Amino acid sequence: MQEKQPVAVLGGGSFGTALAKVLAENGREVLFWMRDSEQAQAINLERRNPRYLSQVALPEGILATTDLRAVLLQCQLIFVALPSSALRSVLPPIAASLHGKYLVSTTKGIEQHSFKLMSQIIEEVVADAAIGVLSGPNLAGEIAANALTATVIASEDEALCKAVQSALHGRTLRVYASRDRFGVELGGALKNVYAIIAGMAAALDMGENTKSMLITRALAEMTRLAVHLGANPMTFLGLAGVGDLIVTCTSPKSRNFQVGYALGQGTTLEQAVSELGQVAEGVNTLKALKEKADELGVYMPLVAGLFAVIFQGMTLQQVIAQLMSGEAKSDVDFIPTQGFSDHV
Ligand SMILES: NC(=O)C1=CN([C@@H]2O[C@H](COP(=O)(O)OP(=O)(O)OC[C@H]3O[C@@H](n4cnc5c(N)ncnc54)[C@H](O)[C@@H]3O)[C@@H](O)[C@H]2O)C=CC1
Ligand SMILES: O=C(CO)COP(=O)(O)O
Repeated sequence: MQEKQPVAVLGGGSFGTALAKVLAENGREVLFWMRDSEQAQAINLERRNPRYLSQVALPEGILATTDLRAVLLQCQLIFVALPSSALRSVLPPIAASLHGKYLVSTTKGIEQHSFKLMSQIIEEVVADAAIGVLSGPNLAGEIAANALTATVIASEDEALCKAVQSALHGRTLRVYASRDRFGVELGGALKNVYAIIAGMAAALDMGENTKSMLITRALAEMTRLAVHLGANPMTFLGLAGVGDLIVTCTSPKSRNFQVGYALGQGTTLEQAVSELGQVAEGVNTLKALKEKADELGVYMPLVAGLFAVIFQGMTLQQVIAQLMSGEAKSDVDFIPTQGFSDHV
């Protein structure tokens, strides 16, 4: 792939804006596609996105546009930074222009009922593209502010991984490669649900022990499901697993955490989501996850508890009492330990 070719970013929200900025700072020309022409015009004129990360100055190398076909004609490397709810409507009409491209999903969601991850949807829409997933502890505002950050590009296609590393790797962003696309993507989608729970705990001022218990048991649940689905549990010990879980479960900058915080203060889900005005993928992921856990019979008490509070009318106090009175389990029971000793 030619380094001189422009790079495409699809989706004019927070993460698209952060990615476009990093790419342009690395000297790449960026074609930044969004559906809102006023927003595109404002970015080109004022060098700021008026709606997302509006305080962040955007470099000259970014051209915002609403002409998706023209963008795809010029770019080989395409980052998809759309919410999960948009992929099925945006991609199929342009599928013919995506053949043979490098398509990198940054979207952290799961489709309900099909339980498809976003890169699997992309694969279904465009069978002959190289597909990758970018995920990790990557709060958009911090990336845009050049906070030192690490991320993972996961793909079976080595050339794609190299192209993404070369485009994004820079002074403040380290890009690690992985072959485990499924595990990396699953980690990024699952952690959003636990960030909602962590936000609730913060609103109730539950303390540091509780925070740590939640994060660690969340990791246990995520990994238990991953093992059931055939993913490599070791991936969950990396940036896209525990790394992303930590940042979203501890930072009020996470939108999922914010939704949880509002719920913990007694706000309704509808109100919390509408006041946020941005994507909190964890809400839809929760539904998909509960359905899958029930179908597979995987023990996911935190998911079941949050689902009961949000969708089944149980109070937080009832769910907490239920969780705490459950039968005591072994600590690390979710990774097959054949060949290891308990007494090392
Ligand atoms: N913001 C963050 O810190 C990070 C976000 N992500 C993931 O990136 C994805 C996108 O998130 P954000 O950019 O933060 O969301 P956002 O809420 O900031 O922006 C979403 C953007 O998508 C646009 N959009 C929505 N539906 C559309 C459609 N049908 N067609 C075209 N554009 C549409 C909106 O107009 C908006 O510009 C999510 O899956 C999120 O989990 C991943 C890493 C970090
Ligand atoms: O995925 C993220 C950080 O890695 C962003 O999380 P939120 O979508 O909760 O803001």
